[in-house]
Amino acid sequence: MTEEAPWTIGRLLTWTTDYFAERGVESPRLDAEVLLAHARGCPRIALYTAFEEKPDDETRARFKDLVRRRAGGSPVAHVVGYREFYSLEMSVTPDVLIPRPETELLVVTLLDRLKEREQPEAVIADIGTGSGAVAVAVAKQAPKASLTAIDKSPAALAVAQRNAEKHGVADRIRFVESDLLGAVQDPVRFDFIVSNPPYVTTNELAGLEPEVRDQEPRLALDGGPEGVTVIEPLLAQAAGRLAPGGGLLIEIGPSIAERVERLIEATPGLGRRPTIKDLAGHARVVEAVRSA
Ligand SMILES: C[S@@+](CC[C@H](N)C(=O)[O-])C[C@H]1O[C@@H](n2cnc3c(N)ncnc32)[C@H](O)[C@@H]1O
Repeated sequence: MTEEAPWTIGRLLTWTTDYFAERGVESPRLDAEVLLAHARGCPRIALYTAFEEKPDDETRARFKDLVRRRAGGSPVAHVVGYREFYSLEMSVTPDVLIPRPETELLVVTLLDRLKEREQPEAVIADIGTGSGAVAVAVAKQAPKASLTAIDKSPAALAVAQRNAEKHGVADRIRFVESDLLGAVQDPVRFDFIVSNPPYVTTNELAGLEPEVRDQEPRLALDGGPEGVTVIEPLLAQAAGRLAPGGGLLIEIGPSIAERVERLIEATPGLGRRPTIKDLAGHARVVEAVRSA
């Protein structure tokens, strides 16, 4: 009779990866690693040098519970309560969109513009801040900038406030519950307005993975029949609230890029700049500048 192989970290990862793959989990190995690192209380990278180690019973019990919840359809970020964004751990709950890697391009572009225009002390609005991912990452990288982070959802703002505190930037981000800039009186003008608004079209929404469609807030995703229900009024408001020469950066999905470009061109006071593509070559961030 052969003795069963011990449950080492390597074996737990292999078994769980296969189990997730059978259940149609999109990134089975990555999810297995994130959950085991969380159960073990270590960074994911630390698993790579511990494949032969046998986790204690408590760690294994914690891991088993996390695996069960993930296999039951909860997004891995909800199971562990955070998602990494711009190398920062952002707390997430079902009240906020789980920050996506694509959105890092919005942050990178804004930081580039701050440098190019030599405006380290810029006054910035982040509209639809959700978990606060964009505002917090920008505040971390631009230590003299001040931000107003806006959301229609008070529950999302509470998560964003927590993330700002966790990363030590709460003193430079003001959180405001508002429909776009409607309830934001002060400041009157911004040097930059950035936004990752809801931009999924009604048709696209129906075809999204249930894990996204059913477990992330509709308010964060639903851009209406053409995907521009929030973007259209946002353009008009931004044109009136940017300082002359101020910049507007909006994340979009490739399917609505042309439509948004035409809308920018039709907005008095805004001059459109070339759309920025992501690493996959998809149109991802539209840009405009407020004419003087
Ligand atoms: C796509 S999520 C982006 C969240 C976060 N900025 C990120 O990139 O991960 C869009 C956010 O916009 C908010 N939102 C939707 N409509 C809004 C409106 N009219 N005014 C303010 N916020 C709005 C939603 O509550 C949601 O938090």
